[in-house]
Amino acid sequence: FPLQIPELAKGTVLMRERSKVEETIQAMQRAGAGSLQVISDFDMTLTRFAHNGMRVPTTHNILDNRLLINEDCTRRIRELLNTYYPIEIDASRTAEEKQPLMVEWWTKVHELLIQQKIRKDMLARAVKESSAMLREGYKVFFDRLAEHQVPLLIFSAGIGDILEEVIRQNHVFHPNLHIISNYMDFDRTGVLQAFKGQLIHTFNKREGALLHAAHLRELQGRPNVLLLGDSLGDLTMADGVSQPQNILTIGFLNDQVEERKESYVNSFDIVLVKDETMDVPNAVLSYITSAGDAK
Ligand SMILES: Nc1ccn([C@@H]2O[C@H](COP(=O)(O)O)[C@@H](O)[C@H]2O)c(=O)n1
Repeated sequence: FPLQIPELAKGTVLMRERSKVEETIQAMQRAGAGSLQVISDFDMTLTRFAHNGMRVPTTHNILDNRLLINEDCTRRIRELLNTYYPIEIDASRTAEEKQPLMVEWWTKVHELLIQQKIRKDMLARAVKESSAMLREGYKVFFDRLAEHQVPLLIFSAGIGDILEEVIRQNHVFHPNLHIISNYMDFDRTGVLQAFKGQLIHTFNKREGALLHAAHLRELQGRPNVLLLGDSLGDLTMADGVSQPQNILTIGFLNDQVEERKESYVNSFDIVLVKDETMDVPNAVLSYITSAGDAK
């Protein structure tokens, strides 16, 4: 039977193998919500890439607020962004080539942030004053997963404390949520002194998946995975899943579309081109979690 998901016919949707996508979704639907877990990147995947022609800030860029960092720090962080972001999305370099440069970028930015003596009690206000924005349809996405008790693992190379605050301020911080990210370490007076644990950047998520995600009890016994990302590095986020059965990957292609289209279509099952909505993930989830409903 052809799949009744009209959203897959949207002009923004590209698929290398439509029949394989359909078979995977049908298998996931038959297994039901109890077999499903969702693993998602955060910045520019659950958040929008742009709004009204302006870039939406990533969790790192939300810190660009005078409450937290001074003008000189802003300038230096922007210079680093202008140097390293084009490398991050460069279609002509491999992930292996990019790895050491990403470590360099994240390390330099985190050192600058630590020098600023950022105060924990200022973070919520900085998020409130920012133009952070989750994708259109985010509420349906978070609420449906919570309603069906499907665990949502957010795996982010951004800043965990900021990410949590964005989700909290949008009122979708449900108990099914698990987060792996770079968390700030504050001293006893609430001043940033370091970042906790091993650094997560865009191209080392596999290590994080094996180290952390693989041991999350709530994800055990759920062999079907819906994975959402905006970078080819995000495809390794499911590497910690033991004995996976069906993995459906959805990639948001936000930037450098023509240069990266081919590699995205070859790597993700579904590619969403400059689509600022959660329409397709929501439609797929609605189908999968509707076991027993009349089709
Ligand atoms: N100083 C930085 C470092 C990284 N970024 C962007 O954040 C994204 C990482 O977060 P994910 O939730 O997507 O894993 C990454 O794509 C970088 O472009 C930044 O803005 N500033």
